[in-house]
Amino acid sequence: MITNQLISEIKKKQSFLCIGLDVDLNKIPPYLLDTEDPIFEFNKAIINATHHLCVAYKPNTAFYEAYGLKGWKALEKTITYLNTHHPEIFTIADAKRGDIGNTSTMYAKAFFEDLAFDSVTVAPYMGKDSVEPFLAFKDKHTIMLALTSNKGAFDFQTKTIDNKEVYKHVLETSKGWANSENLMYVVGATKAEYLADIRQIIPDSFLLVPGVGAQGGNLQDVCKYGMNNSVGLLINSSRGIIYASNSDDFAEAAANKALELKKAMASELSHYFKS
Ligand SMILES: O=C(O)c1cc(=O)[nH]c(=O)n1[C@@H]1O[C@H](COP(=O)(O)O)[C@@H](O)[C@H]1O
Repeated sequence: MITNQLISEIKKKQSFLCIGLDVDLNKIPPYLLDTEDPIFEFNKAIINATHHLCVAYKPNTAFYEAYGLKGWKALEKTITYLNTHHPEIFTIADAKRGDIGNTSTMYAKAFFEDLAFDSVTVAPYMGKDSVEPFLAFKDKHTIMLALTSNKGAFDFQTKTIDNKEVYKHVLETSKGWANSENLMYVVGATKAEYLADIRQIIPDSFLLVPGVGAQGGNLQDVCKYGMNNSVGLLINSSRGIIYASNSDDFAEAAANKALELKKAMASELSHYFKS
């Protein structure tokens, strides 16, 4: 998917919500455990109930890898279901990969070709030659960790080297990499106040912003400091939406939570994009 399609979908739906499909079998309604593929059944019900409210879905691969072959099959069925029934929706494989060049190429093939995701999350630690293989894929996006939502972000990412924080080096340096127009960046919603500085370095890039909901990030602050002329934000919530209920009404409860966030987003859009 090209970025302009994502932007027009955001404008059409008045939403820049990304729903995280982080499926934990201990948290889903117990009756689903009797079905042949509980993870896929759960995802399908959530997608059917929420697809009109969001513009992206982000399965975190950890929640599938943890269940071995069955988990990976459920991930494959989920992305195929999305690509078949909702091709307009942006898909993110949250896998946080990155390795020496030839290995990164194989990771990229796994997520872009075999599973046909629109994007994959990547860690920048191994540098240019570990990320460029992902960027080489046309009309695919590489979402690189910049400033993450967790406490550990302060261990390395905010440390100063040559008078500049490491996460700023990541942003600046990566702008010069081949096909850098295919880059998006992760910035945690819990670090909204850093977004003003971040926008100075990458004014035009899309940002994936996780951490609203269960981690306590604030939507209004993220918009205040992070929104650009093309919106430029995908705000993710996983647990706060998909585990709103673990009874028969789980999909409806998830849709209600997604609707709350979507309404708050529509209100931000009307504030920043007055017609
Ligand atoms: O790359 C991510 O998506 C990510 C980066 C980050 O800095 N913080 C973060 O929470 N995430 C992911 O975003 C999701 C957040 O989930 P909730 O806290 O349940 O909304 C999880 O899949 C995390 O792995």
